[in-house]
Amino acid sequence: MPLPDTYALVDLPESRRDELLEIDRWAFPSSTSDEVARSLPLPLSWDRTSGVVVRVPDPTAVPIDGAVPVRETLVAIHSSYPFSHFPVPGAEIPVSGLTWVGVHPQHRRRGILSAMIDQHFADCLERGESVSALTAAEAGIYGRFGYGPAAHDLRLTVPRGAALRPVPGSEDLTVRIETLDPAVHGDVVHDLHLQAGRQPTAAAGINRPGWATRETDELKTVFLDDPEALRNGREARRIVIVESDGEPRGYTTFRRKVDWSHTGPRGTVSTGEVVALDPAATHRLWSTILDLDLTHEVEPLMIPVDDAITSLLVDPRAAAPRIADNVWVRLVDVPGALAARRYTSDLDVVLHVTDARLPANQGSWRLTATAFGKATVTRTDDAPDLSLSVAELGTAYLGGTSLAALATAGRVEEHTDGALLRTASAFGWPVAPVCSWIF
Ligand SMILES: CC(=O)SCCNC(=O)CCNC(=O)[C@H](O)C(C)(C)COP(=O)(O)OP(=O)(O)OC[C@H]1O[C@@H](n2cnc3c(N)ncnc32)[C@H](O)[C@@H]1OP(=O)(O)O
Repeated sequence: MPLPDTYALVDLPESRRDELLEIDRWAFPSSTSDEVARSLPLPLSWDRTSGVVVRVPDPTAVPIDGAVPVRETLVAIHSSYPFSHFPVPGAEIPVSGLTWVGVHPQHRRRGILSAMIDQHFADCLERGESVSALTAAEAGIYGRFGYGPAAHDLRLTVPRGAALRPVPGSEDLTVRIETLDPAVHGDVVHDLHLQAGRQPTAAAGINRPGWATRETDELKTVFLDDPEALRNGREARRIVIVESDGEPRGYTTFRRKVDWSHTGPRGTVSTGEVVALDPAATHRLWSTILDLDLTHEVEPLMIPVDDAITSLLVDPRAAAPRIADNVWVRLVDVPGALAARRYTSDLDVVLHVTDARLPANQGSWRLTATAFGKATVTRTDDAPDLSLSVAELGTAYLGGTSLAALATAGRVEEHTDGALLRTASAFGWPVAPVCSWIF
């Protein structure tokens, strides 16, 4: 759907920061004052930030040569993060992280988001980013644009003192509990996070898909920033670092909020990402945050569905597990994206793909791959083994949702006996995908 006549897509330079914030605050209601909002650092890459303006005649302006001057007002924004090393199964590729999408309520439901998505896809293709990823404000928005929920995360409420299975060596590690200071802890957080995504288990080459890192200075700054106005009544952000002979092996950030009831203190520990490089560090990290005085429960922000804590807890049900959609993925360049990841078994399959929004992706593609090795994708006239839309490919791309599971909902059609199970197996990955932070 084209934009109505009076609207136009524009680039947004940093000089339009206040206008951008105004639209953001219309799209995402917030109780912080304009003054505070303007004082906060922004995570944006300005050369990847755009918007939509409406241009209407300005009745208050003095006509020039008989013509009424036009007034331009920003009504919508969007941006993207440059993830140049976004983990996909067995590889890191350039991915565009769509973010800061907002339309002023006065101008919604007339095709502005649709126009911005088209622009975003064109930008992805021009930049050589074969995949777009996002975390969705509402789960109903992005499926129509060919995105699929490619990762889920686990939310827990772990009772204080919950019993953990013992791990040898945990007690030998040392623990630092400090107030988070970006100057002191920034590099430790960044390095451990990166390592945990590249090698979440002892196996080389098996990464954690979706585990985006904060690659730009702007993102690093905002990630560790802790403005009082955004603490929601909780304390300043703290950090636990677990060390082995002085070498950091794990961390989590956390805040406590203590309420008092007639039975005594009932405090909640809200953590950020919980990251550790080995079983002993994982055990020590969790046993530390599960044993903070005046608290009765720990709520990690969002952790992988296969996080080690699920295997360490003696009574996982007591942690009230629930899952939520995490990263959504859209293959913008289907052959480029399919060839960029690794597969867990040899594969030779013809996929028939439908993609109404990006017709270059439509048609039949032969995907051949060797287990954990190189993959190639070529256009073919051969009869397809499987048919699916680009949204199903996005859903399965990070290895977290099986194509066979999608087929049980009628979303993948098998034309060749056995092709579904072979392809679904090859698309799977030993480690569950997740992004540990909301972008
Ligand atoms: C990656 C991120 O940044 S996620 C953040 C997204 N932003 C927000 O949620 C902020 C608040 N919401 C908004 O700013 C706007 O309502 C937006 C961005 C969600 C939608 O913008 P609009 O310009 O109204 O969307 P547009 O008119 O292009 O709608 C396109 C289609 O999406 C549908 N749609 C739009 N918003 C939603 C929604 N929240 N839930 C379900 N469907 C939606 C429309 O109904 C329309 O469907 P149709 O093609 O069948 O008619």
